[in-house]
Amino acid sequence: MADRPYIVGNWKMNGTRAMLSEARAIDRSAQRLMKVEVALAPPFTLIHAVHREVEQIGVGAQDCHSGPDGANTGDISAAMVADSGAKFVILGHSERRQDHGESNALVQSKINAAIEAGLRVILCCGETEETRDSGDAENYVCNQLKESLPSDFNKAEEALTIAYEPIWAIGTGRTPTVDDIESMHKAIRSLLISLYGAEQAAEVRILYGGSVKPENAKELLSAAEVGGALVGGASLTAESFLGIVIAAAETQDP
Ligand SMILES: O=C[C@H](O)COP(=O)(O)O
Repeated sequence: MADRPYIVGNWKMNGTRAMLSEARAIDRSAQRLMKVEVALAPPFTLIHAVHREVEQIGVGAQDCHSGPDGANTGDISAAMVADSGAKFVILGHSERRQDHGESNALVQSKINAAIEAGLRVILCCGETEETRDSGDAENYVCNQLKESLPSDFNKAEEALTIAYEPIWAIGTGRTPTVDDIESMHKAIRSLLISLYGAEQAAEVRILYGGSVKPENAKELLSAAEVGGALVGGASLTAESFLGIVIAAAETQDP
């Protein structure tokens, strides 16, 4: 199904059971939009409830611990995430890297644990505004990926999605130009080809994330090498998230 656009809503630290109606509404409409693969990553506390509410869309988590179990107060293992009904986990999001000091090495160990637990992974990467302005963004992001990618790609091939999220575009209403997005996604694709070969690299979808909205989704999703979107703020209501899903479906029209 790697050919369908993949639209993933990351609810971040938003949502109580009152928001289950939004998940339901997204699921009911997504059933009519078979050209698009749709998923939601609610907070841990809602994963099981969303999983029970939906039939069509995927449900995932926003993080997991790198270890299997033990004395890690407040943490959730990959196996626990899978047990809650999640099928994927977002790892290496810039908000985890910045606010929780997550290094590339830690992100890699979490990815290894997630794959071992049978989860698909969305690995996030992206540069700060300072790095973008310095002209070193592609180099920076490729290095970040090289150090974060799973140790054994053969186990991860079908499980891996990458999300390019320039940090300065997250929640700001600003987006890179389509040319800049294409250039970054091509650089990421070239990196994957150089590491794993063309056939295996082709299995990995590269999503764009950062201020994706119904109004700009069609343009962003039409860019070369953009296989979908990781959506934050605009995924919090069914109305705006479905606007993005519909725009993604339109990019599939002949
Ligand atoms: O995971 C999602 C991203 O951080 C994008 O967030 P945003 O759509 O609110 O800019």
